[in-house]
Amino acid sequence: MAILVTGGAGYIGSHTALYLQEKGEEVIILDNLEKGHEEAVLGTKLYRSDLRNEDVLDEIFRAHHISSVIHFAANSLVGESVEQPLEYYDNNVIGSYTLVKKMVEHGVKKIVFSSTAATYGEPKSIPILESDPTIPTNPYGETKLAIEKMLKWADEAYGLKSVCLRYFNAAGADPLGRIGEDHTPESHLIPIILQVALGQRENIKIFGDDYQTEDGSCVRDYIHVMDLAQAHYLALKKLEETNESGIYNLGNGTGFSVKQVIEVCRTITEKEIPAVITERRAGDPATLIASSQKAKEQLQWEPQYPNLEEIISHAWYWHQANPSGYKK
Ligand SMILES: NC(=O)c1ccc[n+]([C@@H]2O[C@H](COP(=O)([O-])OP(=O)(O)OC[C@H]3O[C@@H](n4cnc5c(N)ncnc54)[C@H](O)[C@@H]3O)[C@@H](O)[C@H]2O)c1
Ligand SMILES: O=c1ccn([C@@H]2O[C@H](COP(=O)(O)OP(=O)(O)O[C@H]3O[C@H](CO)[C@H](O)[C@H](O)[C@H]3O)[C@@H](O)[C@H]2O)c(=O)[nH]1
Repeated sequence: MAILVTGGAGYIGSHTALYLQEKGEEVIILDNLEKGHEEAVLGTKLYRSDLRNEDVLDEIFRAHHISSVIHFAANSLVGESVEQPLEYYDNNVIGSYTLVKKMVEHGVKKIVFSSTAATYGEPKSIPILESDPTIPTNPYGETKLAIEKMLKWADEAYGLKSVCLRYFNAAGADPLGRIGEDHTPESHLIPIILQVALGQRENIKIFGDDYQTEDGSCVRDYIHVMDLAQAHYLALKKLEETNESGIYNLGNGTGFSVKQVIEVCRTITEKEIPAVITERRAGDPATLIASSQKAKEQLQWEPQYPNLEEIISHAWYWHQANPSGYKK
């Protein structure tokens, strides 16, 4: 039996595929390589295709004994989603709809879905619980919430069981440096700071320092990509054992401001890393911190790398060895 990983050539998907293989699972990857990299796919079959291609999904479900699906493939940039909402509905909602339709047709009944803290919008209280209101402030979060709801109704109608994992800020890289984070253009905070440390950018722009936080910059909960990978594996095990759907936050429960993250990067890299304050970025909540108690209790999830210094060290190890990203 194999696990189909959509978006498995991307950042979190490739780390999860590697983790699953190390646990002895057979993995098949589907990725259109628009954002992903062939070089990030290690030791497994890659179908280079779009998720919305029904024929390819039919081919995969016929050719392999797929027991379950882990679904990462999506567009995932908050700002871009505000400018191009239809692209997000097309790729995220129609892509997921096509996948779920084909799973139902082929009798595949288990899915783990990449959801996001962006489903909550501006939080009412911190730390954020799964039962808190979900009022997204951008199309990206809206599309992810729409998919969560589609999965809930697909469970009721067809018995398709799902675990939706709402990640907070993914960061870090494989501790052995085999794969890492490579987005073009990069928009995430930690890799951008590390590009400054490598001399590829002049400075890091701090998007606003007038938020209601201790030092005025935004606070986020950074979670190691390998700890996310572990959670996907445990979510699949839980689905196999209990056959129950669920929604879980994944974060460390500790918030770091943008300024604090820059400071930790200066310590790890021993570089100056100039920073400048600029305008706020549209759609950024001041503080996002997860309560992950539910995942710890129900999935037996235990993050192995909760320390921000270690998360950044692993990212730095990858970026130093691959300053221009994956070697083509
Ligand atoms: N990075 C984060 O901090 C974060 C936080 C919360 C949730 N997420 C979610 O996790 C998932 C993975 O995020 P990531 O950071 O690894 O992104 P990524 O862009 O690195 O990976 C996504 C992969 O999906 C592929 N893809 C996209 N649309 C496709 C399609 N229609 N058909 C086939 N392949 C397609 C891309 O080529 C890419 O390889 C996304 O669903 C994202 O919304 C990410
Ligand atoms: O050059 C930069 C880049 C980012 N930031 C700030 O750093 C923080 C983190 O920003 P990222 O872009 O790294 O991450 P986001 O919090 O915007 O989003 C990430 O986490 C979200 C959930 O919390 C979504 O799921 C999304 O897909 C994922 O990229 C934000 O306050 C942002 O304003 C800067 O100050 N300067």
